[in-house]
Amino acid sequence: MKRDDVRRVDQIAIEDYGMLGLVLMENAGRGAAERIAALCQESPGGAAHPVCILCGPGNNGGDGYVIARHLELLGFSVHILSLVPLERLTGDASVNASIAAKAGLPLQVATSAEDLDRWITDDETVVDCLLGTGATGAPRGLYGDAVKLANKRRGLRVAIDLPTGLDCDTGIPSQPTFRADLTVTFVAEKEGFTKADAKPWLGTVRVVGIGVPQALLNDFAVA
Ligand SMILES: NC(=O)C1=CN([C@@H]2O[C@H](COP(=O)(O)OP(=O)(O)OC[C@H]3O[C@@H](n4cnc5c(N)ncnc54)[C@H](O)[C@@H]3O)[C@@H](O)[C@H]2O)[C@@H](O)CC1
Ligand SMILES: [K+]
Repeated sequence: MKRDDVRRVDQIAIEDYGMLGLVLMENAGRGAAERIAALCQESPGGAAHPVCILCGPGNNGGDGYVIARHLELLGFSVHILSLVPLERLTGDASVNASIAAKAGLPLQVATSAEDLDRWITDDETVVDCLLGTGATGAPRGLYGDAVKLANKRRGLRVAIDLPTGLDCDTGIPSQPTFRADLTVTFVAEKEGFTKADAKPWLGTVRVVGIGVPQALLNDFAVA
């Protein structure tokens, strides 16, 4: 599925069907948390695996706060690293960040590459909720630093919706691109994921539904 089409599905679900964006985000985040839990449980350390969730400025970051909440409920030790001050978030991402903060989930705001280097450690699973379908071009500034540092760590890496840095229409990776062991993508596989250039960055791809009606999926030829 093309980036614009998948964004259109979200928009139609909200504007025409009257679904709440928060419900879509909850479904997305919960489904992703279950996939991450399954991956961790198969690997040495199991549910004792600590998880670091990197959160960006948009709704991909918003998914990260939902994932953190559900992973904690599943018994994981989680910490959230936001690359933006929480007061800069808007809409559904802001709501979920505020829930996470009120719930006392460990949460730090990174303002430099040094912060990221200190707070992303080797023995944890790193989840990339930095940029999703709203990304344009190579990850800039701190986003690029976070991707580079995460790629150097020895733990598992999971990309949410798409690996930050990968163009999900063409499958062309930018410099840098998050190198995932697992990519949990929403609604349908993105068109670029089928390209040979994209494969090394995606790992295993799992599709998670976000609860939009089948009638809407049919309009976009999603089975
Ligand atoms: N209701 C919805 O629309 C849903 C959205 N979902 C998630 O939301 C994502 C899309 O959210 P958004 O549209 O907020 O987009 P993103 O979360 O991709 O964030 C886009 C923002 O990131 C910044 N940015 C863009 N390119 C950048 C670059 N190269 N370097 C640094 N910063 C950059 C800009 O501030 C831009 O506004 C999806 O990928 C998916 O993960 C899911 O929660 C399902 C429901
Ligand atoms: K991502």
